[in-house]
Amino acid sequence: MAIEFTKYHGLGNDFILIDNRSSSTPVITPEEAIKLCDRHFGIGADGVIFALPGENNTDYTMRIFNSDGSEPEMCGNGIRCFADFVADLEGESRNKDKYQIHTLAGVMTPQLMADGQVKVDMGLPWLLAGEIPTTLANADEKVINHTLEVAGKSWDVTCVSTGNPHCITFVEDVAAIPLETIGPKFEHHPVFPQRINTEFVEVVRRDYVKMRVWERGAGITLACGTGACATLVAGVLTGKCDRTATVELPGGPLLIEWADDQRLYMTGPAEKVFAGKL
Ligand SMILES: N[C@@H](CCC[C@H](N)C(=O)O)C(=O)O
Repeated sequence: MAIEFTKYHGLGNDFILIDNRSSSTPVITPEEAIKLCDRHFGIGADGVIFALPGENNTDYTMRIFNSDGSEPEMCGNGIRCFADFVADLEGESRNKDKYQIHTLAGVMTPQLMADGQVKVDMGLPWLLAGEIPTTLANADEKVINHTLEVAGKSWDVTCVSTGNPHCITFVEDVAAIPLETIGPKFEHHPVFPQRINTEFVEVVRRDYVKMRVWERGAGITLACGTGACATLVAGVLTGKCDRTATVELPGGPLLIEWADDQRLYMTGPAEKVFAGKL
């Protein structure tokens, strides 16, 4: 059977998008996703994203497999690409620019903006240790500036879930962090029962930070939307950032706002690269 796909990226965080609207089960298995994401023997991507029929009165359901075949709850850069992808699929019958998307982390609302960017209402962050999840604190406590021993060093970490789990560490010089070696040690640390995405962040100004990420299930990526949102929340909780800031990633900038109603808003690009048939 031939399967059509479209390759997208959001600031270099790249995905294979599949039109899965005729079934509620992904047409690709996690094992196949690993092969497709391979940068030497496959198409190459950080993940495979499926556009499925909407559940609970939403427009669509988004599911994603990481490049290691695991299934995360949410993907920030992915949902911007998803919005552009479904708008394209709808073609001339499209009658809206804002979609209600069901994800494993709840309903997210991306909006296609006139300037080509996509703004996403990412909902509320989860701050309690039991929700993230991590055993770094009691289940009903927040994890702000906790000490975590990794690779023989003490790191000052703040943990936040933006649908998926993140551990944020503020550092003097983000370029000096040996992501390749330290990232996997955070990801598989026993205090994170569902593994973790890890962000290293340098605060340049209260409204401008630089961030590099090691993603759960994907390793080093050029950008992470949920991670950028978690970074801003951690910056506010630790008193380092304003509630609106630009998070500069290796792939480019994202504008993040943690609004007074406590909802997170992320604005950034979604770029179609090419389409093909498997
Ligand atoms: N790159 C994504 C996050 C993808 C999921 C992540 N690897 C996880 O397992 O939680 C983003 O832009 O948010």
